[in-house]
Amino acid sequence: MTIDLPSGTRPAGVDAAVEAARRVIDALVRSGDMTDADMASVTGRLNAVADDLEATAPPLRDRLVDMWRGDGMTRHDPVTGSENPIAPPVAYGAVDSSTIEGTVTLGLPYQGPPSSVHGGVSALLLDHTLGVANGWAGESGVTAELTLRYHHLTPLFEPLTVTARQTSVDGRKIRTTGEIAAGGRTCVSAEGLFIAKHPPRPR
Ligand SMILES: CC(C)(COP(=O)(O)OP(=O)(O)OC[C@H]1O[C@@H](n2cnc3c(N)ncnc32)[C@H](O)[C@@H]1OP(=O)(O)O)[C@@H](O)C(=O)NCCC(=O)NCCS
Ligand SMILES: CCCCCCCCCCCC(=O)O
Repeated sequence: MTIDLPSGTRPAGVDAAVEAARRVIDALVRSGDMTDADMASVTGRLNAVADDLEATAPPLRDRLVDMWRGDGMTRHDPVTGSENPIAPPVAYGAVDSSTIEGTVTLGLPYQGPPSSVHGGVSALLLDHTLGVANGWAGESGVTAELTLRYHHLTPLFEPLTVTARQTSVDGRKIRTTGEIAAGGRTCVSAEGLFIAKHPPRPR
């Protein structure tokens, strides 16, 4: 089955609240303690929002079923998810029938080395993008091996291109490659082995 690529963020509902939460996370990391903001007040207001959401959230089981509705892409993953505030988020487009490309600019919450992307964050972006490329190409699975090479520091605050392509399918073994580039230069490259396995979605 070939999946549809995520169609983007909705301007209202949880997507809008998630966008606001991303702003809060970015602003907190940006501020540190070098701010005149009243952090006791900020803490109280954020906890009030969390209290409200926790008091009205659905049962976990219901939400899990909702998250996995349908057979294609979901809206909750930590890379593209418009319902997930820890997703940067990355937006993908098709390049050809086995290749996808996403763009994203990462800020301070994703920092590893000074002004550079954390290596684990790069791994997250590549693991997920290779997985989505498999879905796009029509044969998907779970990650069995992911080999990364970090060629150059990956910059924060600049547009990054995340590309992935399915290169072969041999029985249950699916091989996929990808890279993160900044300004046309490859910063991180990845090779993945995926095994065709499809854990049942909660229904
Ligand atoms: C990867 C996984 C599905 C393989 O388990 P499995 O379904 O029982 O598959 P098998 O052990 O029968 O392996 C199938 C084939 O893939 C190969 N394979 C499996 N894992 C491999 C790995 N890490 N490296 C290389 N080859 C691997 C096996 O050697 C076998 O090859 P063969 O058919 O030539 O003999 C399983 O270990 C797993 O679920 N791991 C967790 C995956 C995960 O959490 N990924 C991150 C989230 S997506
Ligand atoms: C048939 C649906 C295929 C959808 C592909 C989604 C890709 C998800 C990748 C997850 C990678 C991971 O969990 O490590």
